Amino acid sequence: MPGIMQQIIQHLVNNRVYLEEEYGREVLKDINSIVDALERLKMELNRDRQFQLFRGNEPDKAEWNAFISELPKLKRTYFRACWLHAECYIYRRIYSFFENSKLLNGYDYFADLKREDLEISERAMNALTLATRGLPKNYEAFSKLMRINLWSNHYEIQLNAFVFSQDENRSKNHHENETTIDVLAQVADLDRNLLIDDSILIWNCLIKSKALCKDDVIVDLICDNGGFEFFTDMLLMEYLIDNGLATKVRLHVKAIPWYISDLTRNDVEWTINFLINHPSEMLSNLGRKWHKLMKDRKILVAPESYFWTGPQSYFVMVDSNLELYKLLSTAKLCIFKGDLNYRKLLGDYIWDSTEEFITCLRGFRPANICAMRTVKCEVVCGLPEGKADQLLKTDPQWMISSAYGLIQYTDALKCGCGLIGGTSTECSIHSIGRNSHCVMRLHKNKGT
Ligand SMILES: O=P(O)(O)OC[C@H]1O[C@](O)(CO)[C@@H](O)[C@@H]1O
Repeated sequence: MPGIMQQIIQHLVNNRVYLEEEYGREVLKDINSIVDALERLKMELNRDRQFQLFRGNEPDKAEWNAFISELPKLKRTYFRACWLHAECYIYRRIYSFFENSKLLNGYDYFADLKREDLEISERAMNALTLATRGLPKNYEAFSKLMRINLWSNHYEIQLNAFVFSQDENRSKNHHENETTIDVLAQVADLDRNLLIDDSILIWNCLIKSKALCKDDVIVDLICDNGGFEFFTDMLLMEYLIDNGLATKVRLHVKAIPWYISDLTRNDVEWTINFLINHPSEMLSNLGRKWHKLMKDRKILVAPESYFWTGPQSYFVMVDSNLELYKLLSTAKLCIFKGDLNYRKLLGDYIWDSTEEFITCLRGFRPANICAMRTVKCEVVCGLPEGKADQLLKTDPQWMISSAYGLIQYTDALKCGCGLIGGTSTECSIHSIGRNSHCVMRLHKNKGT
C-alpha cells in the first residue's frame, strides 16, 4: 500500500503540467495538499495508527464512520485490523483526499493504468473478437467464454499469455471460431488449474430462466477490473444477449477509483469509445455493436452503489443496503467477478476448504449466485476432500499465485435439505417460503 500511494504521488507530480493545463494554476494547490495528505497516510500506516473517521464531503461517510466506530478498539489500526478492512479503508481514504479538494474531485488517478492495459491488448482483443463472432448457442461455446472470462482475472495473464497469432490458428483448423478459443485455453494452459467448474449449472440456470420467465431475464454482473478483463466480460455479456440467455445485463461498477484497476462508469464509456475509434475495423465494429446494446439498454450500468466500495461482507447487505439487495433480487443470476468480490462473498474467513459455497454465503442469496475468480488469497471453499492438502504439497503458493481458478454456483433456492426449491414441511427453510429475504433471516437467526 505505501508503494501504491507513492505511485499516486508520482503520478500527480509527473502530470502537474497537464493538470495545470486542464484545470488552471489553482490545481497546483490541490496537488500539494493531496501529496501532503498521502505522505501523512503513509506515515499513519507505517506507525500503525488508529483509523480516522471521515469528516469531509464523502457521500458514504456515515456508513464508514459507523463501521469504524463499531470496530473493537484493538482492531482499529492498520496492522491489527483484518486485512480486508485495512485495505478497503486505505483505498477509501486516498479517494477522500481528492473528493475534498477543490478541482480534483472526481479525478481517477488509476485511469491511465486501466487504459494502458487495454491499449496493449490489441492482438488478444482482435483474436478473441474474431473467435467469438457467430458462436453457436450451446453449452460448449458458453463454457469456453466463461473460462476465457475467468482467466482474464489472472494477475499477469491479462495481456501476454493471450497474445497469439490469428494466422497460426487458422492454419490449424477449418473451424476457426471453435479452434481459436481452444488454442486460447491451451496457450493459457490454465484449464487444468480450474478447481471447480460449475458452468453447466449456470448454463442450466439461464436456459431454465428463459423458458420460465415471461419478463426480462436479468443478469447482474458485479464487475471487477477494467482494461482487458472488462473486455472479456463484455464478450460474455454480449453472448448472453445475442443468444437470448439474458434480455438485460446490469453492470455494477465502482463509484470511486478502487483497488487500482476496478471498473468505474467512466471506464465503461472510455472502453466503448476506444473500441469505436480503433483503427482495426473489427474492433471498431465491435465497439459500435456494444454501444448500441448500451443505447438500447440491453447492457446498462446499474446505479452506482457505495456498498461495493465499503468494507462489509455481502451477507450484511440485506440489513445495511436493502435497496441494493432488492435490486439484485430482480435478477435471475448475479455473477461476482474477481478475488475481492469472492472475499466479500465469503466474509474473508479462512473456511474449511471443503465447506459448501452456500454455507459460506451466510444467507446472502438475493438470486442465483455465481462467483468467478482466480485464487489470490487464502479464502476458498467448495473443494473436494483432500484437494487443498494435495495442492499445498505440489504448489505451496497455490492460494496466492492466481494460477488456480474457480467458477462456483449456487441456486437461490438451494438449501442443506437437498430438496431444491421444494415446499416440504420437513425443511424449515422451504416451509417458510421461497422469499430469499425470509431465507436470509432464518439462516441469520440460526447463526449459520
Ligand atoms: O482484482 P481482484 O481479482 O479482485 O484481485 C484483487 C485482490 O488481490 C489482492 O491483492 C490479493 O492479493 C487483494 O488485495 C484483492 O483481494
